[in-house]
Amino acid sequence: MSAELIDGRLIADYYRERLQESISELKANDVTPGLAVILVGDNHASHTYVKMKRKACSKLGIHSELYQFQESLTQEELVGKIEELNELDHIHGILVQLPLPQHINPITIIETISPSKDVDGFHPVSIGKMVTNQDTFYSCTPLGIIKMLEYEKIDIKGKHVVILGRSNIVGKPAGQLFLNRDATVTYCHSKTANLTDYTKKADILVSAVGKAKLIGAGDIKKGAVVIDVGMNRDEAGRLCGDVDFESAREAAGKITPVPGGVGPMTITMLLYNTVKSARWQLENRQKR
Ligand SMILES: Nc1nc(=O)c2c([nH]1)NC[C@@H]1CN(c3ccc(C(=O)N[C@@H](CCC(=O)O)C(=O)O)cc3)C=[N+]21
Repeated sequence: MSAELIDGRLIADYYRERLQESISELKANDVTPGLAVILVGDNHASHTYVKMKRKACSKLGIHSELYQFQESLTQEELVGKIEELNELDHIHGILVQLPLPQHINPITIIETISPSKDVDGFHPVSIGKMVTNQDTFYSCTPLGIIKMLEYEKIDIKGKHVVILGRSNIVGKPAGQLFLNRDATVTYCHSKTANLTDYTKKADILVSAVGKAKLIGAGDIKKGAVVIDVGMNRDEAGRLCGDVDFESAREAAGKITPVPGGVGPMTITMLLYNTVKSARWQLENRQKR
């Protein structure tokens, strides 16, 4: 048996076309969705990601502004910049690319972003609303995964979802979004004993650990859906996920590749959240 591929680029394109319609509507009301991207220091991967995000914006007609700072930027200066952006009506989303330099506390920075512009879904207000199942900005990677499964018409209700990894930006919110859709969720992490006992029970297995070839055919229940969030480099320097794709596809029913799986969906959900923010701003203005 060989698993069916879940094509993240194709699905991302599908959702981007839907977004295009919302953007046209907004523009007819004189609103152009605007995203401010803040990049501090010169982490190579961060530059690549920021470039991809801005290119995706420009393709859809979303306005984007890049604020690039040296590593030496102080936390106070960054807070000041975010406070300025919070006040600007043409900026609907503020994204501070992570990781930040050591001397800047990411929690302080995230809490400075207005919850109404928190398109990453990292602010405690957004997290709290997500946990209580209210409408808010949901973190982009978890939301992208859910939208991928919806596109593929994969049921979530009552399914056993096993999440590998408990980061604040992927593992934890991903589990929560699945729980909100009536899945039974198990979180595994670096201290989990006998990991395979858990992964083998998953109907949907989500790996967000950052370890190449962590998961192979022997770790997967026959026919399971395998979602690979890993962004690693193999011995040859090629981008690869947490899943040993060639092995895993012998057991899985459906599987996402890296690249071309979750990554493009993450970026699409950033666009989605920016458009959602612009729509909210317009609705609030029309109410007044
Ligand atoms: N505030 C903040 N928000 C983020 O959303 C955020 C962040 N910081 N810091 C870093 C991570 C990482 N991330 C990715 C997004 C898309 C791809 C992606 O599209 N990857 C392509 C391949 C890219 C390549 O070739 O290098 C793919 O999987 O097909 C990857 C990684 C967003 N992040």
